[in-house]
Amino acid sequence: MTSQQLNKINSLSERMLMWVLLSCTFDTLLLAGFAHEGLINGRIAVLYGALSLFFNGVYYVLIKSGFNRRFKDPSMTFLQLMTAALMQVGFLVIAPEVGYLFLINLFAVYAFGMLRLTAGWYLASWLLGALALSIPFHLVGVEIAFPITGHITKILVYLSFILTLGRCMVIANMLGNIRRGLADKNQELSIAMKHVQELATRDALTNTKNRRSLEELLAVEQNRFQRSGSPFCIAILDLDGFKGVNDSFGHAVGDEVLKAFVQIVHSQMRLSDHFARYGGDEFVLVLTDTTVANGMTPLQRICDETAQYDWNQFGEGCGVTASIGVTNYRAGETIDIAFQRADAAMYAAKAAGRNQIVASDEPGYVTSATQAIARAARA
Ligand SMILES: Nc1nc2c(ncn2[C@@H]2O[C@H](COP(=O)(O)OP(=O)(O)OP(=O)(O)O)[C@@H](O)[C@H]2O)c(=O)[nH]1
Repeated sequence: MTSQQLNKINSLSERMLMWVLLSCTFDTLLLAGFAHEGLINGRIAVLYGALSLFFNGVYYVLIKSGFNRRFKDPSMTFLQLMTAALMQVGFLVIAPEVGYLFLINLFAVYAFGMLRLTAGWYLASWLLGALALSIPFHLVGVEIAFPITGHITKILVYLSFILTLGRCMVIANMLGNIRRGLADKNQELSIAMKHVQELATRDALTNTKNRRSLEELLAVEQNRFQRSGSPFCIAILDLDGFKGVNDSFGHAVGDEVLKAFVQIVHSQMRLSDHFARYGGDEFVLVLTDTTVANGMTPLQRICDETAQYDWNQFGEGCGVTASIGVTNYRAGETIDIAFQRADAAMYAAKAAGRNQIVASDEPGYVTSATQAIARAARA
Protein backbone atom coordinates (compact mmCIF):
# COMPACT_ATOMS: atom_id res chain seq x y z
CA MET A 1 0.00 0.00 0.00
CA THR A 2 1.41 3.43 -0.94
CA SER A 3 1.81 6.13 1.72
CA GLN A 4 -0.76 8.21 -0.18
CA GLN A 5 -3.29 5.40 0.18
CA LEU A 6 -2.38 5.02 3.88
CA ASN A 7 -2.87 8.76 4.46
CA LYS A 8 -6.27 8.53 2.81
CA ILE A 9 -7.25 5.59 5.02
CA ASN A 10 -6.05 7.46 8.10
CA SER A 11 -8.02 10.57 7.29
CA LEU A 12 -11.17 8.50 6.63
CA SER A 13 -10.60 6.56 9.87
CA GLU A 14 -10.18 9.79 11.84
CA ARG A 15 -13.40 11.12 10.37
CA MET A 16 -15.16 7.90 11.25
CA LEU A 17 -13.84 8.07 14.82
CA MET A 18 -15.26 11.56 15.16
CA TRP A 19 -18.68 10.34 14.06
CA VAL A 20 -18.49 7.31 16.37
CA LEU A 21 -17.55 9.54 19.30
CA LEU A 22 -20.40 11.92 18.53
CA SER A 23 -22.76 9.00 18.26
CA CYS A 24 -21.54 7.58 21.61
CA THR A 25 -22.02 10.99 23.21
CA PHE A 26 -25.67 11.02 22.11
CA ASP A 27 -26.11 7.48 23.46
CA THR A 28 -24.58 8.52 26.79
CA LEU A 29 -26.98 11.46 27.00
CA LEU A 30 -29.93 9.16 26.22
CA LEU A 31 -28.75 6.74 28.91
CA ALA A 32 -28.43 9.65 31.32
CA GLY A 33 -32.04 10.55 30.43
CA PHE A 34 -33.19 6.99 31.14
CA ALA A 35 -31.23 7.09 34.43
CA HIS A 36 -32.97 10.35 35.28
CA GLU A 37 -36.31 8.61 34.69
CA GLY A 38 -35.20 5.88 37.08
CA LEU A 39 -35.05 3.12 34.52
CA ILE A 40 -31.33 2.41 34.92
CA ASN A 41 -28.57 3.23 37.34
CA GLY A 42 -26.79 6.52 36.55
CA ARG A 43 -23.44 4.75 36.76
CA ILE A 44 -24.33 2.79 33.61
CA ALA A 45 -24.49 6.04 31.62
CA VAL A 46 -21.15 7.13 33.10
CA LEU A 47 -19.59 3.75 32.31
CA TYR A 48 -20.92 3.87 28.75
CA GLY A 49 -19.45 7.36 28.22
CA ALA A 50 -16.12 6.40 29.82
CA LEU A 51 -15.73 3.20 27.78
CA SER A 52 -16.64 5.03 24.57
CA LEU A 53 -14.04 7.68 25.30
CA PHE A 54 -11.45 5.04 26.20
CA PHE A 55 -11.89 2.83 23.11
CA ASN A 56 -12.14 5.73 20.69
CA GLY A 57 -9.11 7.31 22.38
CA VAL A 58 -7.08 4.11 21.94
CA TYR A 59 -7.98 3.91 18.23
CA TYR A 60 -7.24 7.61 17.78
CA VAL A 61 -3.78 7.18 19.34
CA LEU A 62 -3.10 4.09 17.17
CA ILE A 63 -4.01 6.06 14.04
CA LYS A 64 -2.19 9.26 15.02
CA SER A 65 0.99 7.41 16.04
CA GLY A 66 0.98 5.47 12.77
CA PHE A 67 0.91 2.19 14.65
CA ASN A 68 -2.14 1.12 12.62
CA ARG A 69 0.08 1.04 9.50
CA ARG A 70 1.59 -2.21 10.81
CA PHE A 71 -1.77 -3.96 10.49
CA LYS A 72 -2.93 -5.73 7.37
CA ASP A 73 -6.01 -3.51 7.43
CA PRO A 74 -4.72 -0.12 8.69
CA SER A 75 -8.28 1.17 9.01
CA MET A 76 -8.76 -1.40 11.84
CA THR A 77 -12.43 -1.55 10.83
CA PHE A 78 -12.87 -5.15 11.98
CA LEU A 79 -11.36 -4.41 15.41
CA GLN A 80 -13.42 -1.26 15.83
CA LEU A 81 -16.58 -3.00 14.70
CA MET A 82 -16.05 -5.89 17.11
CA THR A 83 -15.22 -3.54 20.00
CA ALA A 84 -18.38 -1.53 19.39
CA ALA A 85 -20.55 -4.63 18.86
CA LEU A 86 -19.26 -6.38 22.00
CA MET A 87 -19.73 -3.18 23.99
CA GLN A 88 -23.38 -3.01 22.88
CA VAL A 89 -23.89 -6.67 23.78
CA GLY A 90 -22.19 -6.10 27.17
CA PHE A 91 -24.51 -3.21 27.96
CA LEU A 92 -27.46 -5.25 26.79
CA VAL A 93 -26.57 -7.64 29.60
CA ILE A 94 -26.02 -5.00 32.28
CA ALA A 95 -28.85 -2.67 31.27
CA PRO A 96 -31.57 -4.84 29.67
CA GLU A 97 -34.17 -2.29 30.84
CA VAL A 98 -33.13 -0.12 27.86
CA GLY A 99 -31.90 -3.08 25.78
CA TYR A 100 -33.66 -1.92 22.59
CA LEU A 101 -31.14 0.97 22.40
CA PHE A 102 -28.13 -1.34 22.22
CA LEU A 103 -29.88 -3.59 19.72
CA ILE A 104 -30.63 -0.77 17.28
CA ASN A 105 -27.08 0.49 17.80
CA LEU A 106 -25.84 -2.83 16.41
CA PHE A 107 -27.40 -1.89 13.05
CA ALA A 108 -25.40 1.32 12.94
CA VAL A 109 -22.23 -0.48 14.07
CA TYR A 110 -22.52 -3.11 11.32
CA ALA A 111 -23.44 -0.45 8.76
CA PHE A 112 -20.16 1.37 9.55
CA GLY A 113 -18.42 -1.92 8.78
CA MET A 114 -19.82 -1.81 5.23
CA LEU A 115 -17.51 1.10 4.45
CA ARG A 116 -14.37 -0.98 4.49
CA LEU A 117 -14.85 -4.66 5.35
CA THR A 118 -14.46 -7.36 2.73
CA ALA A 119 -17.19 -10.00 2.50
CA GLY A 120 -15.05 -12.50 4.43
CA TRP A 121 -14.37 -10.16 7.35
CA TYR A 122 -17.98 -9.04 7.36
CA LEU A 123 -19.08 -12.66 7.64
CA ALA A 124 -16.62 -13.21 10.49
CA SER A 125 -17.87 -10.14 12.35
CA TRP A 126 -21.48 -11.20 11.80
CA LEU A 127 -20.79 -14.70 13.19
CA LEU A 128 -18.95 -13.27 16.22
CA GLY A 129 -21.78 -10.78 16.78
CA ALA A 130 -24.35 -13.56 16.56
CA LEU A 131 -22.37 -15.65 19.04
CA ALA A 132 -22.05 -12.76 21.47
CA LEU A 133 -25.77 -11.95 21.18
CA SER A 134 -26.63 -15.50 22.16
CA ILE A 135 -25.41 -14.66 25.69
CA PRO A 136 -28.12 -12.09 26.56
CA PHE A 137 -30.72 -13.87 24.45
CA HIS A 138 -30.22 -17.44 25.62
CA LEU A 139 -27.81 -17.89 28.48
CA VAL A 140 -28.28 -14.95 30.82
CA GLY A 141 -32.03 -14.83 30.57
CA VAL A 142 -32.40 -11.05 30.83
CA GLU A 143 -35.61 -9.19 30.03
CA ILE A 144 -34.80 -6.96 27.08
CA ALA A 145 -37.14 -4.02 27.30
CA PHE A 146 -38.58 -1.28 25.16
CA PRO A 147 -38.85 1.32 27.91
CA ILE A 148 -41.81 3.59 27.16
CA THR A 149 -43.03 4.24 30.65
CA GLY A 150 -44.05 7.86 30.33
CA HIS A 151 -43.87 11.06 28.34
CA ILE A 152 -40.09 11.63 28.78
CA THR A 153 -39.10 8.02 28.00
CA LYS A 154 -41.30 8.17 24.90
CA ILE A 155 -39.32 11.22 23.75
CA LEU A 156 -36.02 9.48 24.58
CA VAL A 157 -37.00 6.38 22.56
CA TYR A 158 -38.15 8.61 19.71
CA LEU A 159 -34.82 10.48 19.80
CA SER A 160 -32.85 7.24 19.78
CA PHE A 161 -34.64 6.15 16.59
CA ILE A 162 -34.10 9.54 14.97
CA LEU A 163 -30.41 9.37 15.87
CA THR A 164 -30.12 5.89 14.40
CA LEU A 165 -31.64 7.13 11.16
CA GLY A 166 -29.16 10.04 11.30
CA ARG A 167 -26.28 7.58 11.60
CA CYS A 168 -27.59 5.75 8.54
CA MET A 169 -27.60 9.07 6.70
CA VAL A 170 -23.98 9.73 7.67
CA ILE A 171 -23.00 6.26 6.47
CA ALA A 172 -24.95 6.72 3.22
CA ASN A 173 -23.11 10.00 2.69
CA MET A 174 -19.74 8.31 3.26
CA LEU A 175 -20.69 5.54 0.84
CA GLY A 176 -21.79 8.18 -1.65
CA ASN A 177 -18.39 9.88 -1.34
CA ILE A 178 -16.63 6.57 -1.93
CA ARG A 179 -18.86 5.91 -4.97
CA ARG A 180 -18.21 9.40 -6.34
CA GLY A 181 -14.47 8.92 -5.77
CA LEU A 182 -14.61 5.66 -7.70
CA ALA A 183 -16.58 7.26 -10.53
CA ASP A 184 -14.00 10.10 -10.72
CA LYS A 185 -11.15 7.58 -10.72
CA ASN A 186 -12.92 5.62 -13.47
CA GLN A 187 -13.22 8.73 -15.56
CA GLU A 188 -9.56 9.63 -15.00
CA LEU A 189 -8.63 6.10 -15.96
CA SER A 190 -10.61 6.12 -19.18
CA ILE A 191 -9.12 9.53 -20.12
CA ALA A 192 -5.63 8.13 -19.40
CA MET A 193 -6.44 5.02 -21.44
CA LYS A 194 -7.61 7.18 -24.34
CA HIS A 195 -4.39 9.19 -24.09
CA VAL A 196 -2.27 6.03 -24.05
CA GLN A 197 -4.22 4.75 -27.05
CA GLU A 198 -3.61 8.06 -28.83
CA LEU A 199 0.10 7.83 -28.06
CA ALA A 200 0.21 4.26 -29.32
CA THR A 201 -1.43 5.16 -32.63
CA ARG A 202 0.04 8.61 -33.29
CA ASP A 203 3.39 9.78 -34.56
CA ALA A 204 4.75 12.06 -31.82
CA LEU A 205 6.48 14.54 -34.12
CA THR A 206 3.85 15.14 -36.79
CA ASN A 207 0.77 14.05 -34.86
CA THR A 208 -0.36 11.93 -37.80
CA LYS A 209 -1.29 8.29 -37.42
CA ASN A 210 1.72 6.01 -37.07
CA ARG A 211 2.68 2.83 -38.87
CA ARG A 212 0.92 0.56 -36.39
CA SER A 213 -2.32 2.43 -36.72
CA LEU A 214 -1.93 2.41 -40.53
CA GLU A 215 -1.67 -1.38 -40.54
CA GLU A 216 -4.93 -1.61 -38.60
CA LEU A 217 -6.68 0.85 -40.91
CA LEU A 218 -5.48 -1.01 -44.01
CA ALA A 219 -6.84 -4.26 -42.57
CA VAL A 220 -10.21 -2.53 -42.06
CA GLU A 221 -10.20 -1.25 -45.65
CA GLN A 222 -9.28 -4.71 -46.93
CA ASN A 223 -12.27 -6.19 -45.07
CA ARG A 224 -14.56 -3.51 -46.43
CA PHE A 225 -13.31 -4.26 -49.95
CA GLN A 226 -14.03 -7.96 -49.48
CA ARG A 227 -17.51 -7.30 -48.10
CA SER A 228 -18.76 -4.51 -50.32
CA GLY A 229 -16.20 -4.26 -53.12
CA SER A 230 -15.54 -0.65 -52.10
CA PRO A 231 -12.23 0.20 -53.82
CA PHE A 232 -9.27 1.92 -52.18
CA CYS A 233 -5.80 2.83 -53.24
CA ILE A 234 -2.52 3.11 -51.39
CA ALA A 235 -0.14 5.99 -52.07
CA ILE A 236 3.40 6.18 -50.70
CA LEU A 237 4.73 9.73 -50.46
CA ASP A 238 8.45 10.31 -49.97
CA LEU A 239 10.12 13.69 -49.71
CA ASP A 240 12.86 14.50 -52.19
CA GLY A 241 16.03 16.09 -50.92
CA PHE A 242 15.04 15.87 -47.28
CA LYS A 243 18.45 14.61 -46.20
CA GLY A 244 19.90 17.78 -47.70
CA VAL A 245 17.57 19.90 -45.52
CA ASN A 246 18.76 18.08 -42.42
CA ASP A 247 22.40 18.37 -43.45
CA SER A 248 22.24 22.07 -44.39
CA PHE A 249 19.76 23.47 -41.86
CA GLY A 250 19.81 21.01 -38.99
CA HIS A 251 17.50 18.37 -37.62
CA ALA A 252 15.13 20.88 -35.99
CA VAL A 253 14.42 22.53 -39.36
CA GLY A 254 14.01 19.04 -40.85
CA ASP A 255 11.34 18.39 -38.22
CA GLU A 256 9.52 21.61 -39.16
CA VAL A 257 9.62 20.60 -42.82
CA LEU A 258 8.04 17.25 -41.98
CA LYS A 259 5.29 18.98 -39.99
CA ALA A 260 4.63 21.46 -42.81
CA PHE A 261 4.38 18.61 -45.32
CA VAL A 262 1.81 16.91 -43.09
CA GLN A 263 -0.21 20.15 -43.08
CA ILE A 264 -0.07 20.27 -46.88
CA VAL A 265 -1.37 16.73 -47.17
CA HIS A 266 -4.08 17.32 -44.57
CA SER A 267 -5.27 20.39 -46.46
CA GLN A 268 -5.70 18.36 -49.65
CA MET A 269 -6.98 14.97 -48.48
CA ARG A 270 -10.58 14.00 -47.70
CA LEU A 271 -11.55 13.48 -44.08
CA SER A 272 -12.41 9.86 -44.84
CA ASP A 273 -8.89 9.13 -46.13
CA HIS A 274 -6.16 7.86 -43.83
CA PHE A 275 -2.76 9.52 -43.64
CA ALA A 276 0.13 8.09 -41.65
CA ARG A 277 3.84 8.58 -41.21
CA TYR A 278 5.51 5.36 -42.24
CA GLY A 279 8.97 6.37 -41.00
CA GLY A 280 11.59 9.07 -41.67
CA ASP A 281 10.37 11.20 -44.57
CA GLU A 282 8.05 8.51 -45.92
CA PHE A 283 4.27 8.77 -45.57
CA VAL A 284 1.29 6.71 -46.68
CA LEU A 285 -2.06 8.00 -47.85
CA VAL A 286 -4.92 5.52 -48.11
CA LEU A 287 -7.62 6.92 -50.39
CA THR A 288 -10.87 5.23 -49.46
CA ASP A 289 -13.74 4.61 -51.88
CA THR A 290 -11.36 5.69 -54.60
CA THR A 291 -9.56 4.15 -57.55
CA VAL A 292 -6.22 5.40 -58.76
CA ALA A 293 -8.01 7.09 -61.67
CA ASN A 294 -9.90 9.31 -59.18
CA GLY A 295 -7.08 9.53 -56.69
CA MET A 296 -4.65 11.13 -59.12
CA THR A 297 -6.29 14.54 -58.74
CA PRO A 298 -5.74 14.99 -54.97
CA LEU A 299 -2.30 13.37 -55.22
CA GLN A 300 -1.34 15.79 -57.98
CA ARG A 301 -2.53 18.68 -55.81
CA ILE A 302 -0.32 17.42 -52.96
CA CYS A 303 2.63 17.14 -55.34
CA ASP A 304 2.04 20.65 -56.69
CA GLU A 305 1.42 22.24 -53.30
CA THR A 306 4.62 20.68 -51.96
CA ALA A 307 6.65 21.95 -54.89
CA GLN A 308 5.16 25.45 -54.59
CA TYR A 309 5.29 25.76 -50.82
CA ASP A 310 7.38 28.56 -49.36
CA TRP A 311 10.09 26.35 -47.85
CA ASN A 312 12.44 29.33 -47.75
CA GLN A 313 10.69 30.43 -44.55
CA PHE A 314 12.74 27.67 -42.86
CA GLY A 315 16.01 28.90 -44.34
CA GLU A 316 17.28 30.42 -47.54
CA GLY A 317 17.54 27.69 -50.17
CA CYS A 318 15.54 25.19 -48.18
CA GLY A 319 13.18 23.11 -50.29
CA VAL A 320 11.68 19.71 -50.82
CA THR A 321 9.33 18.07 -53.28
CA ALA A 322 7.38 14.83 -53.06
CA SER A 323 7.64 11.63 -55.08
CA ILE A 324 4.49 9.53 -54.94
CA GLY A 325 3.80 5.93 -55.92
CA VAL A 326 0.20 4.79 -55.95
CA THR A 327 -1.64 1.56 -56.62
CA ASN A 328 -5.14 0.11 -56.44
CA TYR A 329 -5.74 -2.63 -53.95
CA ARG A 330 -6.66 -5.73 -55.98
CA ALA A 331 -9.09 -8.44 -54.94
CA GLY A 332 -7.57 -11.39 -53.12
CA GLU A 333 -4.10 -9.96 -52.62
CA THR A 334 -2.41 -9.23 -49.30
CA ILE A 335 -1.83 -5.68 -48.15
CA ASP A 336 1.92 -6.39 -48.32
CA ILE A 337 1.76 -7.12 -52.05
CA ALA A 338 -0.19 -3.92 -52.75
CA PHE A 339 2.28 -2.04 -50.58
CA GLN A 340 5.26 -3.41 -52.47
CA ARG A 341 3.67 -2.27 -55.72
CA ALA A 342 3.10 1.24 -54.35
CA ASP A 343 6.70 1.31 -53.08
CA ALA A 344 8.08 0.24 -56.45
CA ALA A 345 5.97 2.96 -58.08
CA MET A 346 7.35 5.54 -55.63
CA TYR A 347 10.92 4.49 -56.49
CA ALA A 348 9.96 4.71 -60.17
CA ALA A 349 8.83 8.29 -59.52
CA LYS A 350 12.22 9.03 -57.93
CA ALA A 351 14.02 7.40 -60.81
CA ALA A 352 11.94 9.37 -63.32
CA GLY A 353 13.21 12.63 -61.84
CA ARG A 354 11.30 13.09 -58.53
CA ASN A 355 8.44 15.56 -57.84
CA GLN A 356 5.91 13.38 -59.62
CA ILE A 357 3.42 10.57 -59.25
CA VAL A 358 3.73 7.08 -60.69
CA ALA A 359 0.65 4.90 -60.70
CA SER A 360 1.82 1.33 -60.49
CA ASP A 361 0.12 -0.19 -63.46
CA GLU A 362 -2.89 1.85 -64.40
CA PRO A 363 -3.23 2.38 -68.12
CA GLY A 364 -3.41 6.06 -68.89
CA TYR A 365 -1.79 7.08 -65.57
CA VAL A 366 1.76 6.00 -66.02
CA THR A 367 3.27 9.05 -64.44
CA SER A 368 2.10 12.54 -63.74
CA ALA A 369 5.19 13.66 -65.66
CA THR A 370 3.95 11.97 -68.84
CA GLN A 371 0.58 13.62 -68.27
CA ALA A 372 2.29 16.96 -67.98
CA ILE A 373 4.16 16.29 -71.22
CA ALA A 374 0.91 15.27 -72.91
CA ARG A 375 -0.78 18.43 -71.58
CA ALA A 376 2.12 20.55 -72.85
CA ALA A 377 1.95 18.85 -76.25
CA ARG A 378 -1.81 19.53 -76.45
CA ALA A 379 -1.35 23.17 -75.51
N1 LIG B 1 14.64 16.00 -39.09
C1 LIG B 1 14.31 14.70 -39.10
N2 LIG B 1 14.96 13.88 -39.95
C2 LIG B 1 14.63 12.58 -39.99
C3 LIG B 1 13.63 12.05 -39.16
N3 LIG B 1 13.52 10.74 -39.42
C4 LIG B 1 14.42 10.46 -40.40
N4 LIG B 1 15.08 11.57 -40.76
C5 LIG B 1 16.12 11.74 -41.76
O1 LIG B 1 15.47 11.76 -43.02
C6 LIG B 1 16.43 11.42 -44.00
C7 LIG B 1 15.78 10.50 -44.99
O2 LIG B 1 16.72 10.08 -45.91
P1 LIG B 1 16.43 10.02 -47.45
O3 LIG B 1 15.02 9.61 -47.72
O4 LIG B 1 17.50 9.18 -48.05
O5 LIG B 1 16.65 11.52 -47.86
P2 LIG B 1 16.29 12.23 -49.18
O6 LIG B 1 17.29 13.35 -49.28
O7 LIG B 1 14.87 12.67 -49.12
O8 LIG B 1 16.54 11.19 -50.32
P3 LIG B 1 15.53 10.79 -51.45
O9 LIG B 1 14.36 10.19 -50.81
O10 LIG B 1 16.31 9.83 -52.31
O11 LIG B 1 15.18 12.05 -52.16
C8 LIG B 1 17.61 10.81 -43.26
O12 LIG B 1 18.67 11.76 -43.26
C9 LIG B 1 17.11 10.63 -41.81
O13 LIG B 1 18.13 10.84 -40.87
C10 LIG B 1 12.97 12.95 -38.25
O14 LIG B 1 12.09 12.59 -37.50
N5 LIG B 1 13.35 14.23 -38.27
